[in-house]
Amino acid sequence: MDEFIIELEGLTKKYGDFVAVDHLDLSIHKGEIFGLLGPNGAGKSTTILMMLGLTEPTSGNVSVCGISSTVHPIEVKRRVGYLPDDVGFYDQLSGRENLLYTARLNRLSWKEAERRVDDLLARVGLQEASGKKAGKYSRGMRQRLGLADVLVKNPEVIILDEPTLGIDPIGVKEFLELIVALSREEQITVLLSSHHLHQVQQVCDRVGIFVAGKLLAQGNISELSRTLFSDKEPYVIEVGLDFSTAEGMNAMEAVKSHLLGLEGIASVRVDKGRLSIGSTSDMTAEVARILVNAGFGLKYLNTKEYGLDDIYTKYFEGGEVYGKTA
Ligand SMILES: Nc1ncnc2c1ncn2[C@@H]1O[C@H](COP(=O)(O)OP(=O)(O)OP(=O)(O)O)[C@@H](O)[C@H]1O
Repeated sequence: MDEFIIELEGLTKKYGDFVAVDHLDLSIHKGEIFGLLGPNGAGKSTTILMMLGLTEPTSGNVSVCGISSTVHPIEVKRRVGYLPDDVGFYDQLSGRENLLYTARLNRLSWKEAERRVDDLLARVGLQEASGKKAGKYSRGMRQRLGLADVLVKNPEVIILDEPTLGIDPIGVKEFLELIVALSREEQITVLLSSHHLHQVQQVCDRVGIFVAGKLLAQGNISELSRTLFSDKEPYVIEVGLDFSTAEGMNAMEAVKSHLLGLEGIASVRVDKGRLSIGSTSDMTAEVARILVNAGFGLKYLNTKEYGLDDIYTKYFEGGEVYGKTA
């Protein structure tokens, strides 16, 4: 995955004095699934519009498949499929007829169009529903039809804007599996803009976090969590114990002092039946041994790993917005 397929350099978009996208530098590899994350108004859609050549940057460069989106927007659109959060179809036409219409618009011959459309209907699992009117499709089916519609022109890049909004959990799972398969089997580069952190975490190779037009961080989840949490306590061990008796409380105080005396243990918090231990290295086995030797029965013991929601919270909800750019 060394080849870059999307490259943004100093990309900036202003609306009057308002800076919607502020000097964005970003490179996305071929075949990568990249997540665009950020609160409403962070500049994700404006960035997508500039990639697609649908709005001109105020300054900076954007190229997709080695082609400038600003200078050759039509060439870029030929190679990029864009799936908005709600695709418009002709509701009176069947799913298959809708796709055939798109295929013909993309100048495929009837024979080619029929072959491609039938392949795609099978690929997205809509073979059986292909004759049904699109207006009768469920939300999940419409999104799968939308994905097939985007794939008709055989794009190198697909951009998906909140593609799983309003789909039930099984539909979401199927949709995400489909995206991963497209990326892995056909080397299609996928850009996924979403607020669903767990979904993004499940499928994206890397993510970029947008805040107020700036890209504040980018990387894979473990890189981001290492960077963001290394100054604190990268490992948090949570243990469920029963120490409600006075004897148990005393034993807990002794264990707490013991733990705090160990190198690598940064904090020990005791809260009702829960012990939370922050450490700079993985001390799970050592902590378990000490507690068992002190006579405690363990109800559970988890070593917490920071996920995308922790990263997101750190950037936005906790109000700790870093001043530096990625
Ligand atoms: N045509 C426009 N004229 C003026 N301001 C605009 C225009 N389009 C977008 N903006 C502003 O630019 C900022 C970025 O908007 P953008 O739609 O790119 O954000 P977003 O991250 O995609 O948000 P969302 O998650 O809500 O889609 C917002 O403050 C928005 O109000």
